[in-house]
Amino acid sequence: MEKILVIGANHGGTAAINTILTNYPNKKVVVFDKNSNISFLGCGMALWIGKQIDSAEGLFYSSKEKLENNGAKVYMETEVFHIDYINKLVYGRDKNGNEIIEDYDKLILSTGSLPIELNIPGKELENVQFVKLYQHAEDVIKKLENKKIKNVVVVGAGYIGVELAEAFKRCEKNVTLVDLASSSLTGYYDENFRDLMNENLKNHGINLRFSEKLLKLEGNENNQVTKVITDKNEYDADMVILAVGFIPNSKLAQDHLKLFKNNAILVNSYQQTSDKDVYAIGDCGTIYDNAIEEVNYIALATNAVRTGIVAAHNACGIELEGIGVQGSNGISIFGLNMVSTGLTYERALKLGFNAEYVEHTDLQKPGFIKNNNDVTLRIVYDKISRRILGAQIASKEDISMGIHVFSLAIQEKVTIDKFKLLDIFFLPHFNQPYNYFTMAALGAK
Ligand SMILES: Cc1cc2nc3c(=O)[nH]c(=O)nc-3n(C[C@H](O)[C@H](O)[C@H](O)COP(=O)(O)OP(=O)(O)OC[C@H]3O[C@@H](n4cnc5c(N)ncnc54)[C@H](O)[C@@H]3O)c2cc1C
Ligand SMILES: NC(=O)c1ccc[n+]([C@@H]2O[C@H](COP(=O)([O-])OP(=O)(O)OC[C@H]3O[C@@H](n4cnc5c(N)ncnc54)[C@H](O)[C@@H]3O)[C@@H](O)[C@H]2O)c1
Repeated sequence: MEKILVIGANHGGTAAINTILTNYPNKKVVVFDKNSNISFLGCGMALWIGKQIDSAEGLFYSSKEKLENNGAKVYMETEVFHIDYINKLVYGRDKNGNEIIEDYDKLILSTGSLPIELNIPGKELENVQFVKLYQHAEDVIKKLENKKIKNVVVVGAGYIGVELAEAFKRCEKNVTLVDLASSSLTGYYDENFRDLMNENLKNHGINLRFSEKLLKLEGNENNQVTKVITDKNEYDADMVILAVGFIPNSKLAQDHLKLFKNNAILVNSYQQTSDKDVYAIGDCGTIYDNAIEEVNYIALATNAVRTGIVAAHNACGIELEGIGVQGSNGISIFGLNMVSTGLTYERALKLGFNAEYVEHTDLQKPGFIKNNNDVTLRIVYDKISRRILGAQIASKEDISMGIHVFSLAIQEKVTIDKFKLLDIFFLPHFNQPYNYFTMAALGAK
């Protein structure tokens, strides 16, 4: 029986394992994970910390037991420390120090990512937290019970930082959000959209400190953090969250597999690495980005799931080519919903596209409908090829599904001119006859 070994059983790994177990009963599946849990939805972490949900119970959708009931052999709390790619052997060590060796016919690496560690004095102080794992969130929640924790400084105003800033505010903490960049969410939105989010955060009492470089953290005699020092200011801090991005966890691939510029494992559209019997999925690998028409690194659970499915079929001998991604993403903070896909205008210009954008703001539904809010849509396109490169939408309405049409448009290289006359239904309960999709696109010269 052919044996497929999976290292890492979070979102990518779980998708690959389930795909194999469901579709290929003739394959043996062996799994290693160094953690004690599987499939933790990090996206629920802020909801849990901010008490918008009561417990973490619903934040898992799989477990060792579920995978084993479906036929996998699962080693939990067992870290793989070496792979002999030549002899196809994987070496793990369990929590009791026992060495476990398993061979494989095909190997799927799903070792994910690690939070970036800033090399600054004070980073080892107590109450300086990373937020990636279930255990991290549990630790933060336990510490927040201590009423002495009043001032929380969040470093990094990307997706994790902004979501956690909201969560700490909901716990009635004084929250300062610091970023090296001049705004929150610089990786995802253009300036006027970022301004909407910054205004929203400010209006909810979050102290925004942008264009500041973190220099060091100071502590008291008990080694607990007390201050955050930047190149411009200093802030009282009883807890500091470091959320300045992820790096791929590709240590096991070094010295054997080809890596991308940020050390992600390079894969082709079948998730195959430079070793034909080894696949890499999710945050530890690269992904093809249809917006730039090049390989890229985009750490998202959605990509982990999709690449897991693709790798599983290919590892089992049924060819399935991935179709690439647009990096579609979304955030919802104090009722402000923002979604984006593909390139922002700023990034498109930086990459050398002949970029232009059209923008339209209008009520979601006709004026006679109550409970109705403005929606702002920006579509970014290339003036020469006319290809749609990206889109951003912001509103207090739930506009989340709207971004998917732009994701498909980028994937299928739809031009802005073709998009102008896209068939969009109208019903006053949902939208307007002069839809903002159409109105924005018609503005393209
Ligand atoms: C707070 C937070 C919120 C997020 N919100 C969203 C969101 O809303 N939407 C979204 O799309 N994405 C979100 N993400 C990103 C998303 O969680 C990641 O992209 C996703 O977890 C990647 O899945 P993965 O399986 O590739 O890697 P990981 O989740 O990093 O899992 C890797 C697994 O490999 C195991 N492992 C690593 N090394 C070894 C080893 N040597 N031996 C054995 N096991 C090993 C680890 O224990 C882990 O279980 C969020 C992330 C965080 C932290
Ligand atoms: N809603 C979602 O889809 C969601 C939610 C959370 C996380 N995620 C994903 O998880 C990954 C990690 O999220 P993240 O928030 O850590 O990364 P991110 O890339 O979203 O944000 C990192 C932020 O840190 C800032 N930064 C970098 N170095 C800094 C420094 N030295 N000092 C101060 N600020 C600095 C950057 O300017 C950026 O704003 C991302 O890929 C993200 O898309 C997605």
